[in-house]
Amino acid sequence: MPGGAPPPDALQLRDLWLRLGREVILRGVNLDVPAGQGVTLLGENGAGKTTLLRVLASGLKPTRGEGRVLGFDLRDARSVRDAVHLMPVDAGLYPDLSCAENLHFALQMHGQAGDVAGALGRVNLAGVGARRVRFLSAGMRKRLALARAWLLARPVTLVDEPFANLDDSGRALARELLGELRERGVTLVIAAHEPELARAIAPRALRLSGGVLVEA
Ligand SMILES: Nc1ncnc2c1ncn2[C@@H]1O[C@H](COP(=O)(O)OP(=O)(O)OP(=O)(O)O)[C@@H](O)[C@H]1O
Repeated sequence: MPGGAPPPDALQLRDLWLRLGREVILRGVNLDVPAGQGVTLLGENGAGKTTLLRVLASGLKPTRGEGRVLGFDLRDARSVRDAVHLMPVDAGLYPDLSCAENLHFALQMHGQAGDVAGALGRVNLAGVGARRVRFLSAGMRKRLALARAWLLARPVTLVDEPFANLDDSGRALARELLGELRERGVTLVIAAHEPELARAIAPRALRLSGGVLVEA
């Protein structure tokens, strides 16, 4: 872009603090993630990985500090939520909707069209498209949540523990689908306890420790 301003970082946090109840979870977090980068977020149980993803998705308000997602201020929750898809650790699906309805609904919420049957087939759930999510196993829910993230391909996709509850073929599938999101230019943050799996897709590793975020 000769003469033009460079595109904004996909994620930008400046001295961000977050307190929940009496606990300070995030302590002066700074972060710059260029668009299209893949980041693996590491840290022990309770380190604050989920909390940081929720802040980036505008689901939790920082106590102090600033943040931008694709140039939108974190306080502009509407714009941030339109740019971002967060796949929560518990998959975050609607239990009383069927697998297919969950995917259709997610597409509708973002005003997108997409191949729901193709996505179900991709995660080996074609045979249970009409089954309500409450009757799926934990691994099947994770597969469905991955299919949703892959189908939506929002410019910023945050995935919390994508490999948990999956068998070997499920983990291979997660790697493939998340890898394809990267190839499509999606900015990807993966919170995981399997650094070797996550870093194959998202090579830059960051670690949360004592509320502080450092390059790992
Ligand atoms: N709503 C809440 N109110 C108070 N404290 C909370 C709340 N949610 C999370 N916490 C605390 O914030 C800390 C960080 O939790 P978080 O879920 O972000 O950790 P995590 O790194 O994702 O852990 P894990 O690897 O176990 O998933 C924990 O001490 C947790 O108890």
